[in-house]
Amino acid sequence: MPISHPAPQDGVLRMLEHAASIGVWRLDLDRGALEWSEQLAAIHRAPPGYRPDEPLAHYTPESRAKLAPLLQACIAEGAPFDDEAQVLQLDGRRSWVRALGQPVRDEAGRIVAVQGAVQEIAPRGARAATLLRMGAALSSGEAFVTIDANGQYTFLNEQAERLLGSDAQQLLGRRLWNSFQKTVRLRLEEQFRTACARGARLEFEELDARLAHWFEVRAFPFAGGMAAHLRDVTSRRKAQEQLRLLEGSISRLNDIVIITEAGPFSEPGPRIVFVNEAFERRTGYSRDEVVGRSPRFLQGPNSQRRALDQIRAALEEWRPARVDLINYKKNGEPYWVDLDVSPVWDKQRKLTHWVAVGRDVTERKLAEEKIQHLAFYDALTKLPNRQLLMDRLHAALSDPARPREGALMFIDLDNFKVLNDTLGHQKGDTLLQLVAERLRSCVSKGDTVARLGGDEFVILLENRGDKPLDPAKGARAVAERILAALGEPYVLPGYLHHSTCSIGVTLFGHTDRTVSELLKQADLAMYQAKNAGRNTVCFFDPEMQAVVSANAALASDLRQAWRETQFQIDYQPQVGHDGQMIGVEALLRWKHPQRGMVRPDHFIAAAEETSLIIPIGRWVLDQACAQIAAWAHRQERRHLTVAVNVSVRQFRHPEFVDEVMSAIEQSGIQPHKLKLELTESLLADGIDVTIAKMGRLKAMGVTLSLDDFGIGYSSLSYLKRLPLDQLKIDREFVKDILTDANDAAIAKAVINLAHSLDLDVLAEGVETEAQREFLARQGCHSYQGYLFCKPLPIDELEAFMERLPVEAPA
Ligand SMILES: Nc1nc2c(ncn2[C@@H]2O[C@@H]3COP(=O)(O)O[C@H]4[C@@H](O)[C@H](n5cnc6c(=O)[nH]c(N)nc65)O[C@@H]4COP(=O)(O)O[C@H]3[C@H]2O)c(=O)[nH]1
Repeated sequence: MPISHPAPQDGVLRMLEHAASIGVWRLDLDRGALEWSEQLAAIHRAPPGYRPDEPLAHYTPESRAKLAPLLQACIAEGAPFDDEAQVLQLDGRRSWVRALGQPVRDEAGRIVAVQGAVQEIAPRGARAATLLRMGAALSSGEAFVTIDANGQYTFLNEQAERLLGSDAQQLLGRRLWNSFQKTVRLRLEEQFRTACARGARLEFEELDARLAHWFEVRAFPFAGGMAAHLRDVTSRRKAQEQLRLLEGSISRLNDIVIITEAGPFSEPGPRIVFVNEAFERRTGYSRDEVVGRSPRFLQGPNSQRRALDQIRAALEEWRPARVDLINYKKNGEPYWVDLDVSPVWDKQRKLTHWVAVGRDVTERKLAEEKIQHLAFYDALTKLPNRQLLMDRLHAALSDPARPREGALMFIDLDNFKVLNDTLGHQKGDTLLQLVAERLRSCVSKGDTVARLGGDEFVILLENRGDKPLDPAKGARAVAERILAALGEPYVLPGYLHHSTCSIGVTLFGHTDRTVSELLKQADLAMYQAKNAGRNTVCFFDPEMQAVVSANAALASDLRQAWRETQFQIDYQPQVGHDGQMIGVEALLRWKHPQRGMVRPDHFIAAAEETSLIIPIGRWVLDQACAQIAAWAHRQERRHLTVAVNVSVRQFRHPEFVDEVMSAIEQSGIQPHKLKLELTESLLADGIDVTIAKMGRLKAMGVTLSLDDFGIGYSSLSYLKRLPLDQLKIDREFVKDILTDANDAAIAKAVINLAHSLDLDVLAEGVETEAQREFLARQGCHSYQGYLFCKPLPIDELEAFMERLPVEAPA
């Protein structure tokens, strides 16, 4: 038994000394001082504080002779000793003791003292009495037993009987380890015997198999074997077991677990006391790096304030919270965590900890974001789509917390469809992406730039109150920026593209208007901008509404007209220098059931907008070819050409050339009898494509005439490149040719230009002989106009021609 203190002051140790009848001593070698404990004095029946001159003074001569060399060896070589010997008590009686000694070394290993113990070995009867006293003294409510060297119970107090569920009579003589599980019995027996042999303490905790209870056994040796305290530690063991299980499972969990103490929320915040392996795996932080810190270091620039406030509010009220939150890994990478934070209380309902269990939901969040993006953003340009625009517009108009002033802007690229149809969708897509970028750069961060589809973009400008602006001024400034930005050339693969846009704006803020009303108004204003010549901005005004309503009605009537074939073709003769007919121009007429005959000027624009011009135009073409075919059988008519007006939209349709070809083939006519009248607006943009298409038509043998020439578009420079046959002088110039010097000059210039380019020239709208004469003098010898004949339905034209002395050219 190691003794570390020569004169123990500690009460418990003293009590043990007394109970076990053990006294201790120490011989300090440097000072030669010998110290005895009180119990050692008592063993010698000496008064407390008694101390002899030398260590072996009170042994009988025989015992001294035996112990002296052992003590010497211990002092010199450090050999411990343990032997039985006889002491002479001060009252003259002899008593058997067990004498133990061992060296005490300093830090350098030098033996500086010897210390030892003396244990009285009492006769059996006396020993039992001592033990009873021991039990009574030490048990103090605890179960206490003694066991002999074979492990058999020799004494049990009442508590021990209660604890072991049997009375002493049944237990005495039974072995201590018998009640434990089979698998541990052998080990316990061995440990017990070793401890007994060495006089060492033995402590263990084992499950009593019979009682299914865990016992803690603390046994210490005494002369008769071992004295032991028993304690039922089942509940502690169960708690420990549960804890171990819990910790094991928490560690193995895939979810992140963070346990913090329930500290204050103010800086530095509750400190982490535990994180599981999943946390280490997911975040890259080791447990050591995070324990003691506040979980705040896991947050970063994109952690959501609202979610954090939600946690904090819940924690302050000691209630659980669940939020989705962005946290950051050690390498700075963000991850989404679905965090469940719960308070932990102790038995006294005192808050001790917070447990946060988090599931990494990054993948789910990314998928959600993707879905969200797909639902609310345009895949091509990454701009908000119609749905998101609607949501924002609704919010702007109906959220009382937000000021309801702002502007809605419709932006449409001029002639985008031409690019798309002729250069292909890929280039069209690239252009749209570039436009989206430029639009974004024209507005502030909080404004919405959305793509509705095709080449239609919408901008929602909102006055957010921080620096209120006059919405009209703001919108005009933005619109001008956009006109400039979108007017810059675009570098498309292998092609430098020039484009413009038309912008319609409507303002909101003072009167109650619905989202769809606003959208319609901006759309209207945009069409107004288109009509005003494109590349411009138009603000909505209520008069537009009336026009648009009329247009809408017209469009719907037009659709019905097409379904019910309310169209017919009138033909107006074209005559040569000698007044003979050289051909006709086919002019479309709409026989409206209520409105009567409607002239094309009133509906061609609506037909273009509704795209009805495509099937109608094809029909006119077929009719014209059929007419040429019909005249081909008549000698006096077979030389006549039929001119057909082709609208821009029709010409730009990707299948236009094929349609002309099939009309010619199906009717079997000579292609040059078909004269296509193209308008000058075709030259406004996409000139290369126009030229290419004209070239294909020309190659087929079709005659090409440029209608309304001189109205604008300053395309003279292109004229040389166009495979034309004829220029038509617009009736607008012819009208005042005799009175307006300007018109006369233009007419002359067109005639000269035609001659220099080796083209025919035909003047339309010739109403008087004087006009014809003037034109003839300038070198224009082909005419069309009321002077000769108005446009007539085919049967009237036939009758008209019958009356004419037509002479077919040879
Ligand atoms: N004041 C006056 N006018 C005369 C005289 N001689 C003829 N006109 C009118 O001048 C127009 C000539 O046709 P346009 O310049 O090609 O102009 C045409 C043409 O651009 C378009 N159009 C007509 N038919 C079609 C068609 O089938 N397809 C397409 N895309 N456009 C068509 O509608 C325009 C107007 O056609 P209309 O109303 O038929 O008007 C016709 C004709 O009736 C005259 O001496 N004095």
